[in-house]
Amino acid sequence: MSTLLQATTLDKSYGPIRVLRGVSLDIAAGESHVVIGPNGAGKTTLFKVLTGELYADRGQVLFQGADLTRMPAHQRVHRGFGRTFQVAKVFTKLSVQDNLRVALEAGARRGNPFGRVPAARAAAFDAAIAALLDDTGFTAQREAVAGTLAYGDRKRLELAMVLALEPAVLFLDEPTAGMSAAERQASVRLLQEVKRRRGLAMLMTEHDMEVVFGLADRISVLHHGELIASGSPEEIRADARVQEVYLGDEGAGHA
Ligand SMILES: Nc1ncnc2c1ncn2[C@@H]1O[C@H](COP(=O)(O)OP(=O)(O)OP(=O)(O)O)[C@@H](O)[C@H]1O
Repeated sequence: MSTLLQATTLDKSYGPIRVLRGVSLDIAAGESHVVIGPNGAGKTTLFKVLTGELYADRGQVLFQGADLTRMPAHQRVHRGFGRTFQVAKVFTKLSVQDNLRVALEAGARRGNPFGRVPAARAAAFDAAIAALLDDTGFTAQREAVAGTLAYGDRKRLELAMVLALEPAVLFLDEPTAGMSAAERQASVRLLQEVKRRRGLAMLMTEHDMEVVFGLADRISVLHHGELIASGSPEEIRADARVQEVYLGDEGAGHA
């Protein structure tokens, strides 16, 4: 598989605290890559450096061959980065389908809030909304007001809004945090289905091991800001160091 995103030797400190130490990681086209590690290992910081919310002190982020190391997050979105947040960002007073329309319009304006949506694109929105509703299981709830949705459904709507921007790579920061067990299972099924239908590459951080092993093609493990292992789920399960620092007894609380 071809490499979509490649990060090399990333360092990041907050004042005197070194949080990322020479982290190198890549995402292949169509791959789901999950970053795991104990609390405080640096996962969110790595995520932010990749999405452009923070810049690395050292190292490089290449995407489709272009150097984005110093490119701000909103410009990375125009390059094909899709991002969900731990607290779902949806318009609570609008219906599900109108949330999707807003996302499609924003994508069509390409970040210029005063820009006009080209007429040809606006005409295609109804079909795009129908496809997004179907892909994310919202067809029956298309008229529902977003603010009345259950927590897991809001997260699902947020995902649908990100998909409206047709990203090449999806960044998911703890996508199942705060969900019930049933919502988590539904979320795994949805992400598997989105991946199958849209062939999207994904990078996610996640604490729930059922979710991690249910979704990952590849897992990377951060410990004190260093990448200590990267490989298939089977390789990571069998890795003695990972067992010791995260998956073993000591890390059982994370599972
Ligand atoms: N803005 C900040 N200023 C100073 N220190 C920070 C800041 N953000 C994070 N840290 C520290 O950096 C370290 C790594 O934090 P980070 O949030 O990246 O870890 P994490 O692996 O995502 O943790 P968790 O699993 O708890 O979300 C922690 O020690 C944290 O306290």
